[in-house]
Amino acid sequence: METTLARLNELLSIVESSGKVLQASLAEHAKDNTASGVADRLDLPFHADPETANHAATLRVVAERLAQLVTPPRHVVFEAAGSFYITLCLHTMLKADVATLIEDIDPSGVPTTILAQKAGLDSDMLPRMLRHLATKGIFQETQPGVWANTVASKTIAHCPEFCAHLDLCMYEGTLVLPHWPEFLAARASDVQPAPSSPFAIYSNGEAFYKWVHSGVPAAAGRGANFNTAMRGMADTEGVAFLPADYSFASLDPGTKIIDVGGGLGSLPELVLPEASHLKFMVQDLAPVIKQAAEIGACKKWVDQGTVQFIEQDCFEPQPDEAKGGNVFVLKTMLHNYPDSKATEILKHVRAAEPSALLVIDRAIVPVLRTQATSPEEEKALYDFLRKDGTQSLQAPTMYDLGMAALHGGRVRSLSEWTALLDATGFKLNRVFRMRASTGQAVLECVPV
Ligand SMILES: C[S@@+](CC[C@H](N)C(=O)[O-])C[C@H]1O[C@@H](n2cnc3c(N)ncnc32)[C@H](O)[C@@H]1O
Repeated sequence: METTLARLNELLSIVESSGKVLQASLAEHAKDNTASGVADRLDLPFHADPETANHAATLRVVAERLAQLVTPPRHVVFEAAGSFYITLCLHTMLKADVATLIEDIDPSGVPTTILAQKAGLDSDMLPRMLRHLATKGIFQETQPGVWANTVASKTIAHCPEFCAHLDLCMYEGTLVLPHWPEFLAARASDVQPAPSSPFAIYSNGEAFYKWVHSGVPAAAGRGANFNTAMRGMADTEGVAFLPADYSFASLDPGTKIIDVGGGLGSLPELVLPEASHLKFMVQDLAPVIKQAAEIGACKKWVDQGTVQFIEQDCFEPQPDEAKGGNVFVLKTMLHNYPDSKATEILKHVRAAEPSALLVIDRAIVPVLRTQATSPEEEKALYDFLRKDGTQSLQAPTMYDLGMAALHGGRVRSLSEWTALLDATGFKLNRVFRMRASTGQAVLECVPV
């Protein structure tokens, strides 16, 4: 009882202190700078400045722990056991574009019968599924049988890029779900060679990026969805704050950035408005470069010669025009690979003699104890949290499993990053945490 009381007191005291910071920031209203423009556009009232963003992140973790403290422990576990129903309900609403229908028909609320008819969904199951999602703050029942969006569900209305990102998470994630038991059993035994991922079992060894562009019936449209998803990912992950969290503007005029596996050019799109003195070479696989040309990605800058898209396999040596004194970027690339493959990519980058390397990726902070066994220890846990702040690990750990599922990749901790960089001729200089992200940071590295 004493320990529970100590935990409750610590949690409530942080709710009060961090809550005051958030109240003050709302009352003050954000100043007019790049970050506050992004915060407004993304509907993130607590992320215009990094300190408030840190308090918001801490408060989220504390609120989750408070909810766990007051919930019967068996219910915590039982609700986790059924969490796949959330995926099922969300994917159903996404495919029927229910959030967009609500916005278009009547944002103040749409009766079940009309919504079911427009969505082509059963009028008995639709409200039952929406009600379950409402427990997560996604959709709301404004009066019995009348449905409106919430701030969260509005993000999937009229937003094909974010929807593509969610679809990637749910479609490909559940596609390989049946293969996890075989994958885990093979990894736990001495079967050689062990399958690299559940996806490799599903695809008979075809790598995910080859499969999405392969044209086999099951992959129809998945390559285009993936590339659109990568653009949506920028908003999902608050990546638009990147130029505010890392000063690209302070790089020397004329610096060329080589964006390895850069997709459809989301990085230059973010950075060039804030740092027009930079040049970009975006490298990716042939189908992606083709799609970039088809959709006119970064067209204004391509026409000016500021951005160049080139076909380049990251497992091949860099071309001459990328060599010597350029800044290489690997943005959410290396998480797709186990250490052996990531090492190959980094060695090719190192051989191109870059002036610097920016790894923009997730870095898991070590998992720390969340519950102690005496009031004194509880206080120590929360003193530490007050001093260092904290971030939710929900998204980074989910990503880690997603990377394992599709690629045999991983989300690395800072010490794992340091070891990988050391082994490939780089030194990790500084870490810039990215606010409102899913645990991402810019790891600034120099060649040694
Ligand atoms: C997770 S996405 C990241 C895209 C982009 N960097 C971003 O952050 O939006 C990984 C990218 O690597 C590309 N890719 C996969 N295999 C590759 C290879 N062998 N060589 C170059 N790019 C590759 C994919 O096509 C995809 O665009």
